[in-house]
Amino acid sequence: MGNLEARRLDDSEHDEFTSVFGAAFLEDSEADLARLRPIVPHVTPLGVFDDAEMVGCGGHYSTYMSLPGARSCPVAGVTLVGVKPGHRRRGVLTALMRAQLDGLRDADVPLAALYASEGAIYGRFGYGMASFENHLSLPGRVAFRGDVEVDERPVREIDLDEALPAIYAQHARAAANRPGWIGRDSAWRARERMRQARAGRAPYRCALHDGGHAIYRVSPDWTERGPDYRMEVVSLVADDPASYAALCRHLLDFDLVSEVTWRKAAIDEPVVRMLVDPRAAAQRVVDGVWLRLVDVEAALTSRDYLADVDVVLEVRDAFCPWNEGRWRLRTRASAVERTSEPAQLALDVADLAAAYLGGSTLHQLAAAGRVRELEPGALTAASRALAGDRAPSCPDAF
Ligand SMILES: CC(=O)SCCNC(=O)CCNC(=O)[C@H](O)C(C)(C)COP(=O)(O)OP(=O)(O)OC[C@H]1O[C@@H](n2cnc3c(N)ncnc32)[C@H](O)[C@@H]1OP(=O)(O)O
Repeated sequence: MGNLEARRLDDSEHDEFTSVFGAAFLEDSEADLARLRPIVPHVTPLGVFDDAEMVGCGGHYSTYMSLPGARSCPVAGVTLVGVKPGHRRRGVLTALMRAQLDGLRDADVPLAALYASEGAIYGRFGYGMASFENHLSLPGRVAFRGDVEVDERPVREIDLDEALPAIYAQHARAAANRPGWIGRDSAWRARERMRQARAGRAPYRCALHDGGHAIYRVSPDWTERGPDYRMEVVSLVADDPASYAALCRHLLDFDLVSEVTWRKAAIDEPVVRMLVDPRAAAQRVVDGVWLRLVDVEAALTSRDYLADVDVVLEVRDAFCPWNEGRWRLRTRASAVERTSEPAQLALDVADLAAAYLGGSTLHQLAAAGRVRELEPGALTAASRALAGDRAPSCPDAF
């Protein structure tokens, strides 16, 4: 391996970027590459070169993320990361992460977020597990409690592109109160098209209600007992509980469907609390979005806090040393500043990111030995302040 250089790519290098990513995921047939190409112009692409050869790639979408307290802030949605087989474990990803995080800092982007292909990759770069996915499975026609209000307005099946104006508006309204959701725009639509085009996948369908929508697909199957169709909910967005219940009922009551699965459900997904028999829901929780506080000061001032706290945090950040040191967080004054006062809590920047959306409390992290309380009482006070009132989630892949 010669000298590694990571740099921003220009438009003429998009095809090579696509080939490197295709090679990294072993999805490099012409059909695979044709499916990937339309999403590349939506990202800021970086390449890592070993002399003249591009051996690694990665990029980010420029979007925004909802934060606790109905706030939102710019976020880099990191994506399309890959290193060619034969060039791995020689620092190519590290060079890419270095260039990307330096560039985001220069561009004043306070947060970076990603879905990890494997859970052990990104912690070393300061990413923390900030939200969780609840892989939910429900039997078709499962019963709701009698006191669940179901909005009577109709749910219509509609072409997804025709529904886009409503989808964008409904999503923007719902996202305001859902920490972790990222913006929907033309890049989101391009990603969904790319996913939908994967060989052998059932087409996306859209169910639209005045108060929300669901995107889903159905794979038909038959057994000797009859139809055994499987429905996969891609995302469900609703303005209010009764519209949410109407969309859930629409999906759960589909003829022929015996099982409804939903991979990106939240860990506090309301449908589970609507069931007569909550055990009918099988749930498996896995990591969702990983978050990186590119700029600790800007990130901590961007969100709201549920309780007042005045606390000094000692933050370790080996990969982005500009964040290292003691920060005083005073939530009532919405102030975050460097301080030389004694630290009351010590933690790594990845653990601050894990608590940032309210996905883990500082108490939970301390119980795992990841946050140290240096002054009695500081842990409880800071843990309460950072906690959220809804579990962070993200209905969209990126
Ligand atoms: C946001 C997204 O797009 S996620 C998609 C990520 N891409 C993929 O999974 C595609 C297949 N895999 C790959 O392309 C590569 O193996 C990558 C991108 C995961 C890693 O790239 P590499 O260039 O090999 O990583 P690099 O050499 O910089 O490794 C840095 C460190 O991470 C560790 N590491 C790298 N990959 C992994 C892994 N999959 N699991 C655990 N540790 C890993 C290395 O061992 C190394 O540790 P060290 O510093 O203690 O020696």
